[in-house]
Amino acid sequence: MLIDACNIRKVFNGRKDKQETVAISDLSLGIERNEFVAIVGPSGCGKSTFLLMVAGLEKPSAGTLTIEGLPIKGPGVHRSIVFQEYLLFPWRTVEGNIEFGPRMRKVSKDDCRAGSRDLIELMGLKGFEDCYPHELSGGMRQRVAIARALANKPEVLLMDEPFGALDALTRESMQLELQNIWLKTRCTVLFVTHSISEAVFLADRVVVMSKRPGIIKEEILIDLERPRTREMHTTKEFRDYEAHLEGIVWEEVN
Ligand SMILES: Nc1ncnc2c1ncn2[C@@H]1O[C@H](COP(=O)(O)OP(=O)(O)OP(=O)(O)O)[C@@H](O)[C@H]1O
Repeated sequence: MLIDACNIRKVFNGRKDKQETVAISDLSLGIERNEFVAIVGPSGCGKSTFLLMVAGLEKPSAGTLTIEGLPIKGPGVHRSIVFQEYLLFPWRTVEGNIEFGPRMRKVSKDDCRAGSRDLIELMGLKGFEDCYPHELSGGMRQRVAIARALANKPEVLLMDEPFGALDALTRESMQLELQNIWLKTRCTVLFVTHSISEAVFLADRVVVMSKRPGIIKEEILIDLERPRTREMHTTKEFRDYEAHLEGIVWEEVN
């Protein structure tokens, strides 16, 4: 088991007169190395909170959370996170954004450049190396954000609704690109999404969280062959997975 969450509880303390919020009550989840796991669940059930804990940016109030058997005590270079908002440095070019992490880790200039050139190629950003984020479309910005995350050669890629702000067509092509990248790099991916179809399309396993305070309600293995294709969306197998998951999530919302 690469990541092991055992009986995690997370309570946020309210400001002065506000009550505390139990975001996650008792969550246990194991993630194997190289696995692609999607997390779905109703709004506010603690999905992002769990991802932030795995990133080391939030701490559990109770329970244990380990990576390779060691407690997660803070952020680590081998865990990269991509958010829905692209969070690029506006004053850096595409290349500058991608090279930021390796530069901070004192990787040589030549190696930084070689690494970013590969990622620019992989993410279809060729010709845009010298552009600033405001000169790019939303889809391209998110590609830069993913390239920047991959530049750190993460073992674990944490993605919080990364395609949520994109139009439907761009979103679909980004899903295909992400699958291609994952098939090439085989890093472990933990992917939060509101889209059940996206979860089924991308994941090896879909984890459904209950409404707040979150627990794991169900885990479904997605036994569809890879690489997955657009055409698969209309197959009976795919639709059955979607319908089953929609039923579970819907029970939680109502
Ligand atoms: N920093 C914080 N301080 C106080 N409460 C917080 C904080 N972060 C999250 N919460 C609360 O914890 C609960 C879970 O939030 P979280 O963002 O993890 O849910 P989510 O499942 O990712 O939601 P969504 O799908 O809408 O993005 C919510 O009730 C939220 O208001």
